[in-house]
Amino acid sequence: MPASIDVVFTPDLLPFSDLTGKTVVVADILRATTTITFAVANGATAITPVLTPDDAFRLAADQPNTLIGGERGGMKVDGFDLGNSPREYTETVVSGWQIVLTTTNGTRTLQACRAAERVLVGSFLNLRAIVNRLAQAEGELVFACSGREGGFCTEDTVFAGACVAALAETQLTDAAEAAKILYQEHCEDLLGMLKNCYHGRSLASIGLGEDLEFCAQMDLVDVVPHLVDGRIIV
Ligand SMILES: O=C(O)[C@H](CS(=O)(=O)O)OP(=O)(O)O
Ligand SMILES: [Mg+2]
Repeated sequence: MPASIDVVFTPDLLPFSDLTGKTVVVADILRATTTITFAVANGATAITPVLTPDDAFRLAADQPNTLIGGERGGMKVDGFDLGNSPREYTETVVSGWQIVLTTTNGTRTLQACRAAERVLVGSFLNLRAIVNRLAQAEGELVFACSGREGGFCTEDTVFAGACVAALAETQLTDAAEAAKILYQEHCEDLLGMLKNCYHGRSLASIGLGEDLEFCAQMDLVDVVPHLVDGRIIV
C-alpha cells in the first residue's frame, strides 16, 4: 500500500510537487487517458504523447506503422488519422499500430510527469486494474489531474477520489481527502457527473455526447498503461 496519497488538481500545479521517486497516475477522463487506455487494450503497440500537432507530424514521419491521433478544440486535426474519441480506437483500427498523440490537456500532463519514478495512465475504464496495481505500490503516490486549459475539472478529480477511496488506510493530503469527498458525492451517477461538468457539456455541444457514455464505463478493460522512455505501453 502507498505510504501517502496526494492529488494535484491541474498540470499548472505540478511544478510545485517534486515527483522524484514517486508513482504518478495521470488522469484525463475526458478524454485523453480514456482514449489511451482503450487503445492499448485493443492492441496499439505504444502511444507517444507529444505537445503539438507539428511535433506529431515530425515524429510520425520517421516511423513506420504509425497513426497520428488527437485534437484541438475537441476535433480531429487536419491531416491526422484519428481524433481524441476513444470510440475511434477499436481493435480493427489500432491493433499492431503505434500512435503519436497530441491533445489539449492530457498529453501535456503526461509530459509534465516524466520526472516521476513511474507514470501510470488511469481512467474509469481501467480503475480496478489501477487500484490493484497501486495496492502493491510503496512510497508516495500522486494523482495528476489534467484539468482543462490549466484549470480544475471535476471528472479527473472524481476519478482520483475513486482510487483514494479504494486505497484505505493510507495517509492523505487535504487535496486527496477533498477528491475522495467529491467522488462520494458523485459515485452513484458517474454519467450524470460527466454530463453536467463543464468539459462534458462542451463535448456534447460539438456533437460528441456519446463519448461521455463511453468514458463513464467502469472496469471495461484490465490493463495498466505506463510510460517507459516517453512511450506508453502495457
Ligand atoms: O479532446 C478533449 O476532450 C480535450 C479537448 S478540449 O479541452 O475539450 O478542448 O482534450 P484532453 O486533452 O483529452 O482534455
Ligand atoms: Mg480532459
